[in-house]
Parts: sequence; structure tokens; C-alpha cells
Amino acid sequence: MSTGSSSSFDEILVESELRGQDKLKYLPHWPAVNITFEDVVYTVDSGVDNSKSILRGVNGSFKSGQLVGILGPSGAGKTTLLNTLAGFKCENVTTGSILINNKPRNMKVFRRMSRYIMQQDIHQVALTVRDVMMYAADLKLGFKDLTKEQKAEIVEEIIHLLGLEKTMDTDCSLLSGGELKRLSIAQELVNNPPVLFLDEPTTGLDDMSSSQCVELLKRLASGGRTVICSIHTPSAKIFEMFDQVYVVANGQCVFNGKGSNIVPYMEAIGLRCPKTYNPADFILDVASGEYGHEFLDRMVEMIDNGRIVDWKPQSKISDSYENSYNADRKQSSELDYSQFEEEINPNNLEYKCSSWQQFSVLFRRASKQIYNNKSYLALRLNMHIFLGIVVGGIFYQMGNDATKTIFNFGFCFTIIIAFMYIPLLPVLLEFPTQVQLLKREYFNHWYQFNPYYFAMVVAKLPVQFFIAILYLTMVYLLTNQPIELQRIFIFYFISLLTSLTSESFGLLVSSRLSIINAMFIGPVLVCPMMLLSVYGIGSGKDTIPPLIQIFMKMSYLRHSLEGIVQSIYGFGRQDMVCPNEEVFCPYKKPAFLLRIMGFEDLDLRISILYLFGFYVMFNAAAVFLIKDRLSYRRNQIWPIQYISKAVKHYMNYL
Ligand SMILES: Nc1ncnc2c1ncn2[C@@H]1O[C@H](COP(=O)(O)OP(=O)(O)OP(=O)(O)O)[C@@H](O)[C@H]1O
Repeated sequence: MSTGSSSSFDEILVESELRGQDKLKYLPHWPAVNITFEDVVYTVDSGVDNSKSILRGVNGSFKSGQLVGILGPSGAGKTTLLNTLAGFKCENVTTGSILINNKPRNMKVFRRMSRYIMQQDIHQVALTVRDVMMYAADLKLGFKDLTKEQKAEIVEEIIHLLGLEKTMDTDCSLLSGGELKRLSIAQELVNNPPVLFLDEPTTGLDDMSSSQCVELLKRLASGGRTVICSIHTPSAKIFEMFDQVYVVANGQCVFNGKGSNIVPYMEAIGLRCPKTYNPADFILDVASGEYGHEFLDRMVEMIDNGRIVDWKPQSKISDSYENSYNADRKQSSELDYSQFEEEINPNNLEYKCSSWQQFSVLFRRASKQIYNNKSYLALRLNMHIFLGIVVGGIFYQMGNDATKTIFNFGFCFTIIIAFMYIPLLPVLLEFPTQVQLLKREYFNHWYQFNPYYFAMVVAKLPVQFFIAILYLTMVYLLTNQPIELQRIFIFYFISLLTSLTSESFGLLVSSRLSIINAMFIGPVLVCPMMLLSVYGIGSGKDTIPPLIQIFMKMSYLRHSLEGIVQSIYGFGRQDMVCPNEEVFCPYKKPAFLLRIMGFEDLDLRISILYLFGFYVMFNAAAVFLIKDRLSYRRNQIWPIQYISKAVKHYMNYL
């Protein structure tokens, strides 16, 4: 039997047959992964100097081959426990330890072997279910072991298993809540990971789909996976399917064991479950404090906050955690005992695609999303044509008219304003949601961050450039700017560079903010840059105080404006035309205009260098901040910790 995910497709088929998993062909063998946690405390900052404990010293042990259900009333700490165990949010765990197969969890390795299906179902826009699944299969299964047809077969099979056949060609944005949830699960089943965490997987599903979904999870678990899911008020049928039930209340464990033992457990603390009642409902009622808080304390004490691993009616409360755990391990009949000793080969946890392949798949995915969104494409195109007509109309034929030079200077300013706002605002609106998706896919080990970022930036370029060039051509011709190849080239080049820099600025701003904050802070931050770009115009450079001159250098828009002005008026441009009837025509000479405007002594290379520098700097800062957000490690430098704490508190920084 193959021991790794590198098995060929045929081997995988044989393996599945051996395991009796006739419905899941791609079920590569993984050694058992058992998770034990001790005294876990999770504390969040609820103010700059305050903190609040959400998990209070919980303990437990979840074994491979068993389906574990984490139950509890709303706000009890189920999601937090799941996040902590999955390593999704663990920067706030203040004490406690998490062991994998009795060894301290190596977060890097663990994150590669576990998958987390979150409560919120966000998906890529403008893609069908088939697209989403096929891109997931390409990224997760790679191109070496399986052909396209084999991957399509795996996808079909999972889609069938989750009852999504009818939606195969439906756009994800049109799916119902339940279908979205199933799609989230389907995507993570593509490469069948050894550990699966699911936060409320049945939310939004009807009874039938819920039990099918839990049945599937049970089947995965019995195939040797560790499957842990939090669940709200399960039906009696679903409740019976769990091999282990872990109940949380107020951040503490109030029950840990088999669902069938809940009734005697409740009797042991002095509460009788009515015969007609679902034991899950009953324990949840008690956990939510309906029968009084003294019962909660009694339950925590009786289960020793989760240390008693599998409570049984005959068992003594004083059983030590160690004895209980070992006894339980011996009883495990479903799994090959030797599996517990088997190590996961870290090579089998590596990405299946090289960085270049990841880039290529992500580029294709991002491009398809752009071109599939036809109404948005048409809107962008039409708005640029409309803007071109408006700007071209306002500054019509002013480019070579010496009496309209000041107006034409205004035209240069409109160029940088257009290429500042047009790329910036959509990013501020879209990227915070994209980051949520990135977090999910990145955490679930679909790809590395750098290929994602490059693919995202590069995929936008063709449309961005095409629309920008169309707009620039319209306004350039309508306003009668000089028809000289060198000038046209510089004009287009600076405009496109400004557009890219604005976009990267948008990525930087929205990398750590919610949509609302990004939409507010982005335009506010570009305002001073805009003002600094035209500071001192008309009074000459000498009148600008040195400090302001330094600030002006820090505005990328100033460098854009300098570049655009040079393309139109620099490089020894000939005198502009002065109409015969005009007696006084001071701005006939471009050099005079440049001096009056404070744009003399310009150097195009410097403008380009600055713009390029800002572009690189904004991107590098955005990459740094997003990577930090994706990282499971807390920044160790205390001033940064304090600043980010304060910014988080006051600015909704994420
Ligand atoms: N970062 C945070 N800051 C402050 N409070 C938080 C934070 N994260 C979680 N909480 C609080 O911790 C408690 C537990 O949250 P958690 O999401 O784990 O509950 P839950 O049991 O999953 O609830 P539900 O079933 O409603 O999803 C809640 O009261 C929640 O408001």
C-alpha cells in the first residue's frame, strides 16, 4: 500500500477499494493524526489594556478515525476552540499546549496537513462550480500524477457525493447558502487531507442534506481522518453519528465522551433528561444556563474541564487523564494500531504544484474571473469612453493654443487625478473581501503567497492597459496635444505607471482594513498627496519652503504630474500658436510656463525613478502586511505589538 499522496491514480483507486470506500476514489492513505490539548487558555484584547478569556483552561483529545462534534450554546467558544486547534488563530493563546501524536504541535507541518472549512462561505466571483473545483484540483493535485481527465473524474465524484451536480455550470454567486457550504466542503475534499476542521458545516442545509453531509464526514473519519466539527443543535439522527461529543459552555468543557453517555452523565449531576427529549438539546439547554449556573460548574468539575476523555457511567471521576487516554487508545478497534506510530512524511505535505504552476493556475483563474464579468468590463469601458468625451470636450483643442496654456496645464492635472482614482477605488472595495478568500485558501495550503500576489497583479494588466490607452488616445487627440512619438510614448508611460502605483497604494491601504475603513482612509490619504502635487503652482519653486519641498517629494502624484508636464511641455518644445487677434500671449513659450508653474529643472529619469520606487515600495509594504496577517506567529517586537494593538483597537485594523 502506498503511504503518500504521491500515489498514482491507479494506486489510489486500488487503495480505495481496499478500504471499501467505493464512492471516494481519491483517498490517499495517511497515518493517524491524534490531537491532544491541555489547559488551553485563549485570551483576546478587548481594549488597549484589557483582555477577556474566551477559552478557560480546556483539555481534550480527538483521535483519528473518529468523528468529533463540538457542541455548545451560541458564544460558548466553539469556533474559538476550532480556530485554536486548527492553528487558524492562535496568536492569542496565552497558555496551554497542543500535542499532535503526543508531540508538541509543529505549526508549520500541522498547517500543511489540516484543512479548515470556515463558517462564512465566501467564494471566487464570476466562476462556475465546475471552474472553482477544477482550479482547486489543479492547485491541490498538481500536474504530475494525474491527467486532466482523472482530475475531472475526481471532481465529478465529489460533486456527486455532495449533491451539487445540478449546479455544476452555475455561477458561484448564484448558489444558495446550503450549496455554498457544500461547495466549501467539496473544495477541501479534493485532496483528502488527514485532518479536517469544519465550523458549523450543516448551517444552511436542510435536514436531509445535513445528515448526508455528516454521513460523509463520518465516512471520511472512518477512512482514517481526524474530523472535528462544531455544530449547533444537531438533530437526533446527526447526533448519533458522532463518535465523540465535546460540549463547551462559557469557554469550558462540560462534557466529553460518547453521545449515548450524555443521559447517565446528566443523571450523575442530578438532572434527568425527559424521555422524549433529544439528549443533545437537553445538554445544550443545561449548558446555556437554563437550569442554573451551579449545574455548569458541577459539569466542568465532573469532566475535569475535558481531562476525562471518554466519560462512562461506571468510570470514577478521579480517573486521571493519562489513564483514561491510554485506556481509550487500547480500545480503538477501527484503526490499525500500528498507524499511531507511523510518521507523516513531510514530503507528502509539500505543494503539488511548483511556484510557476501555481502562478499559471492562479493567473488563469484571475483572468477568467475578469473576462467572465462582462457587465463590469462593459461598464469600465463605457465609463472610460464617457470620461474621455467629457475631458476631451472640456479641454477641446487647447493643447497648442498659447492663450489656453493654463487650461491645458489643468488637463495634465486631470490625467493624474483620473489615473489615481480609477485604479484605486475598485481595489479598496474588492481587496478586503479577496483577502478573506486568500486567508482561507492560503491557510488550507492551496498555494504560496507570492504566486498568488503576482498572478493577481499581472492578470489585471491587459484590461487595465487597454482601457487606459483607449482613454488616453481619446483625450490626447481631442485636446490637440503635440503629435510627436517621443512625447506620446512618455505621456502614456507616465499615465500607466501612475495607474499601477495608485493600484498598489490601494492594495497597501486595503491589506489590513475592512471595506468601510479602506473606502474612507484611502481617499483621505491621497488628498494631501494630491494637494502636494500642485503646491506652489503659479508662484515659482523658490517660494516653496524646504520642508514642504520634502513632503512634495513624498507624493507620488507630484512625480506623475512632473512627468506628464515634461511630456507635453519639456524637451525643447516649440512655441505654441498665438491667435492673431491676441495682443498679450505670455505663455507662448513652454519654458516660461514651466518656470512660472515651478516645474523648471525637471528630469524625466528622476520622475520615473520616484514613481517606480513608490510602486515597488507600496507593493512590498502590502506584501509584508498581508503576509504578517496570514502568519500564525505574533510579531515579537514589543513596540510593533503595542502599536498594532492600539491601531487594531482604534482603527479596526485586522
Ligand atoms: N476577538 C474577539 N474580541 C472579543 N470577543 C471575542 C473575540 N472573538 C470572539 N469573541 C467572543 O468570544 C465568544 C465565543 O466566540 P465563538 O465565536 O468562539 O463562539 P461560538 O460558540 O462559535 O458561537 P456561535 O455558535 O454563535 O458561532 C463570543 O462571546 C464572542 O463574542
